[in-house]
This record gives sequence, C-alpha cells and structure tokens, in this order.
Amino acid sequence: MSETVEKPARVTAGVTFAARLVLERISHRFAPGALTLDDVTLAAEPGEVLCLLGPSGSGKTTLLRIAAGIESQETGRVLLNDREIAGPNVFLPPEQRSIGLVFQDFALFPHLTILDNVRFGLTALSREEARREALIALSRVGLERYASSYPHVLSGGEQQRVALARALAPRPAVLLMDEPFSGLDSRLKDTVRAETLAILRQSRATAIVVTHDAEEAMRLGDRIALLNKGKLVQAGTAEELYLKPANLFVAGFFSELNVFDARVASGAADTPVGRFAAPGRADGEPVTVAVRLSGFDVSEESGDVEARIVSRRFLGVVELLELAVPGNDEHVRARVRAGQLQPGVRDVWLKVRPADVLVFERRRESA
Ligand SMILES: Nc1ncnc2c1ncn2[C@@H]1O[C@H](COP(=O)(O)OP(=O)(O)OP(=O)(O)O)[C@@H](O)[C@H]1O
Repeated sequence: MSETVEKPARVTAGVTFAARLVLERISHRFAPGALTLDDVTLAAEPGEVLCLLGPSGSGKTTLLRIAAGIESQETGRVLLNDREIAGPNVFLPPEQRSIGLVFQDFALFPHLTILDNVRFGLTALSREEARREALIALSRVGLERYASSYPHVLSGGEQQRVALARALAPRPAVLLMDEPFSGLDSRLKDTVRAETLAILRQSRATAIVVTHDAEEAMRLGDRIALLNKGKLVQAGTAEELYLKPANLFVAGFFSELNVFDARVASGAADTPVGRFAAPGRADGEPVTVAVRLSGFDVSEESGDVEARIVSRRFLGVVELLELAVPGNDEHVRARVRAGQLQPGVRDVWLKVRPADVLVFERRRESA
C-alpha cells in the first residue's frame, strides 16, 4: 500500500469553513460599575474581515474577549454559525469555540523553536500530525525555513506572522486579533498588515480585528464597526462611514474637521467659510457644520471667502495651514498640496468643496 506523500509546497488552499459569528445584544460591566458594553449587536459574515474600531476604553477588547469566551457578557448571546456558544444557558469555554486569537505582543515562547511555538495549540493531534499541521501553517505565512530557529532571530514582522500561523494552525472558524500590528514600527506595519490580509484571504477565515486607527481599519476591513463608550455607533464599509457618517463622532474619527455652529435658514447653514445646503433641516434648527481640512481650495487669486495665513507647516506631500477668517474666533485649518502656495504669501481666498461638508443635528454630546 503506497503512502500519500505530503507536498511541502506553499499552501494556498483555504483552511477553514467560512463561519458567521454573531454578537447579539451584548451588554457587559466589570461589576459593580457602569456598562462597558451597552446592547451591542454585530455580525461577522463568513470570510470577511471585520474591524472593531474605537477610541481607548470604548470596549473593543472586552467585546473580542466575550467572543473568545475569555470574558462573559451580562446579557446577550454569541452565535457561531447559528449555534449559541454563549448565552443565558450556554457557555462554551474558549478551547471549544473554534476561535483563534492573536494578541498585540505576539506572545511567542522564547525558549521554544518556531515550529514548537506553532505546534503549541495543536494538543488534540498526535505529535507527528501536529508537526505536519504546524509546518503547513508556517508555510502559509512563508516562514517554514525558520521552523527550527528560535523567535529572537526573527524580526518583529516575522514574529507577528508566526503568531498568525499559530492561531491559524488549528484551522479555527474565526480569528480574533487584538491590535495585532501596534507593536510594529510604522514602516514595517504597512507590509505586515498587507501580508496578514493576504493570508486571511487565502485561508478564508472570518476575522475580527481590533484597532484604534481609522486608517488601519480602512486598509484591512471589509466592514468597520465603530464603538464609542460601549455602544456601537455605526457599522458599514469604509466608504459608508467616511461619506455618510451617522454623526460628528464618526466623521471626526475618519477625517480631521473644522467645526462650526450654525442655524438653518432657507434650507442652508451659514458659516464663516460659506453657506452650505442643509437638506431635510427645518428653518431655525441649530446644526453643526463640519468641513474636512482637505476640503478647501486655497488660492492667491480668487475664491469665496478671504483669509489670512497665520501659520504654515510643511508635512511632505501636504502643507497644513492655519487661517484667520473674518467672523470666526478660532483659526480655520486646511490641508493643501505642498508647494502650491508661494513662500511668504499671506492673503488668500478660500473655496470649500461641498463634498467635504457634513451637516449634523447639533447635540451637546456627539455620539
Ligand atoms: N479587568 C477590568 N476591570 C475593570 N475595568 C476594566 C477591566 N478591563 C477593562 N476595563 C474598563 O472597561 C472599559 C473598556 O475597556 P476595553 O479594554 O474593552 O476598551 P478598548 O476599547 O479595548 O480600549 P483600548 O484601546 O485602550 O485597549 C475601559 O473603561 C476599561 O478601563
């Protein structure tokens, strides 16, 4: 009887059956305290990368830990492919959830070889099977040549890939990643992030990735769920959140903004930088008008509003301007292409591009 020969080649086939993870009406508190999570409902669809985005303390990690089974919710349910894995009467421990975890600090064991690090989670398999699966996982992240080396010989980015291989080795239905790139320096981060996304796509794993960085969420996520103070504020594609933010908090998370208070008159809001349409708003309604820093045409010749340059900061591709505008106590900020304005120029004209203006209901607290 002939034995099947394992192909040592780089593995490209999917490793998981795409799974759907649902967090349903999740509330949580660290007793006895205020709610850490307040009635959060969210689904990660099969094979998608869902980014959990939000400021520090918004509850991202707690939600991830509830999905993993490391933390318990106070109310609500967690479902994996329509099967309840945590709820009022059910609680599957983490090791029975078919969920892989990757943390910020990679948490590789320094005294174990790379192969043994990856093999660590494969306790259900025989030694030989575990070794084979670990090598497959290492090959998936392109690091099989380091199997017998120790973690210290690897760069930060490579260590992160080993952590990813370790999480993928047991072929989890869902991969949960908590700030997986925050330990990497900014140049390495872009490469490792792109590689990780490619590996996730190849493995067809459903992934939930926690980040506090909006740009990272836009680069990685098929969809983004934005949390603030334990509440889900908005979930959607990057385009939806950027172009149609639900409120000022969402808008401010994705772009730097100038914010003006105004009152609607004849369907428009007057601000010191122009008059902007406020469709659907009643006359007299107080509104907040947000203008993206990138939304200004700044010209020495012509425009809608006169302004004086107070300061210029060269940032490489762009220049950041602070401008004094009549009728506005605070300086208006604008980003323009570097080199567009002559050195020493003081008096300019502004024109705002309507696509970069967002009008919101004025609220004391925006989220
Ligand atoms: N073990 C704990 N005991 C008490 N409070 C906690 C505990 N862990 C977290 N918290 C609090 O719960 C809230 C949510 O924390 P969580 O770590 O989920 O937020 P986060 O959005 O992941 O923040 P960060 O980006 O800073 O990690 C915070 O106010 C935090 O201080």
